[in-house]
Amino acid sequence: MQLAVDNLACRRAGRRVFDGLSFRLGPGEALAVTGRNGAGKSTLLGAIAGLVGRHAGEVSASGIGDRTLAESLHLVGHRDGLKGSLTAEENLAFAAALLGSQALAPADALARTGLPGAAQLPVAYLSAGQRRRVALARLLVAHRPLWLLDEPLTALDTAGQSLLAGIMAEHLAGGGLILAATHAPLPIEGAGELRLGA
Ligand SMILES: Nc1ncnc2c1ncn2[C@@H]1O[C@H](COP(=O)(O)OP(=O)(O)OP(=O)(O)O)[C@@H](O)[C@H]1O
Repeated sequence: MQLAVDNLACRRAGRRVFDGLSFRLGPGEALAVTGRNGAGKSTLLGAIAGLVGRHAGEVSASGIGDRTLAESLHLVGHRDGLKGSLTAEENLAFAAALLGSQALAPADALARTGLPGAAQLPVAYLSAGQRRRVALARLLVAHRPLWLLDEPLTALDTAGQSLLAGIMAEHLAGGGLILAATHAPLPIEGAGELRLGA
């Protein structure tokens, strides 16, 4: 898959967030989106995912066959988007059913993100870092080439950060793409940087 963003402009509540933004992302490439609080990092991810309106410009993808761009990406926002009354495993089964194209089984995805023991607990009882690991496990239950990650390292301990680094490296090695909004250095060798509001 190839992602192309051309002259993108976004407004929120009528106020300019950014404009004239252009970049390309191809198979095996990662880009860290950086910038001060409010620079528009989450807005950019939302605009690519089709959740935030675009004021001007184009976002397009090639190499995705019959799928739409929305069907070719995962967005893990900084709110985890999990249902607190369901267990981790149920949340992942729900996500897999919704997203289609199952990759890892929920239990295996949780084992991969280091959470096998907590799989049967309602997500509301999990710690912030454990919930983050469940949200990241969603990446593994359905294969999607483009990962949009908003502050993926937040709440993860050192071991969790290493696990995530390994998962992202595998995704890139398989030809995936990663666009990650982050205040912390991204643990991906060779990742580029897109600085907003510079
Ligand atoms: N739902 C919304 N309605 C109106 N304005 C919004 C909304 N969400 C964000 N904004 C505004 O858009 C601008 C960009 O916000 P955004 O969350 O994209 O920044 P960010 O770079 O991700 O910030 P942070 O580093 O704090 O996460 C901010 O000025 C913010 O107030």
